Amino acid sequence: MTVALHPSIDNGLKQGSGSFAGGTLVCKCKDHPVKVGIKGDVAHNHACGCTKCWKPQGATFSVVAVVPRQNVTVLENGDKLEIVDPSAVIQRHACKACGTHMYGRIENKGHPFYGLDFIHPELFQEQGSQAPQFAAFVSSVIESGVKPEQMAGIRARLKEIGLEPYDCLSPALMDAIATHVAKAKAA
Ligand SMILES: N[C@@H](CCC(=O)N[C@@H](CSCO)C(=O)NCC(=O)O)C(=O)O
Ligand SMILES: [Zn+2]
Ligand SMILES: [Zn+2]
Repeated sequence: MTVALHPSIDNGLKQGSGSFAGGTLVCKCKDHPVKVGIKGDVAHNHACGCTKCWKPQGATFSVVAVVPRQNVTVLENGDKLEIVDPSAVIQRHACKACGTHMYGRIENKGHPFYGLDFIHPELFQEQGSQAPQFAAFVSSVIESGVKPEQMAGIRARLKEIGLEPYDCLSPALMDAIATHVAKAKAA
């Protein structure tokens, strides 16, 4: 049996259109769903194995991407949003009724990713946003209950669908973080 990673990638990656103009993220509530508007396409879309990113029921990984914070607007039922953990670096604004994370915001102006919000592209009503590019924090799934002996199968399945597994972020993002830190030290 193949390992279940996340429903939006278990049957293979769906490539983005390359010209996604943005859309609306909708939570799982049947009544009065929270709607969040996103301008433009997402970037650095990835499967994330960390314990903090929101996953749909039964999924081992989340699928999460970034957008500029000025491209994110709460459109409807924002009164249902609450911050899951105000002490976290990424403050995830979730629907109080269904638990879906609608956007994660970094408020620390010194953070390398300040200015970017984290969103889950599977919540778009529209098709065509960027496909996942890699898998991050893969070893962290053990913290959510995956057995260490399952990891070889999980990494093999990620590679099979085209997602290179990393135990932190991708080299490009780790380089961006290190560059930010080096510049901050030099300043
Ligand atoms: N082993 C930990 C790792 C959690 C972690 O550091 N997650 C990253 C990536 S989340 C999106 O890629 C992070 O930046 N977290 C900051 C935050 O969540 O506030 C675990 O699994 O919990
Ligand atoms: Zn909801
Ligand atoms: Zn994560």
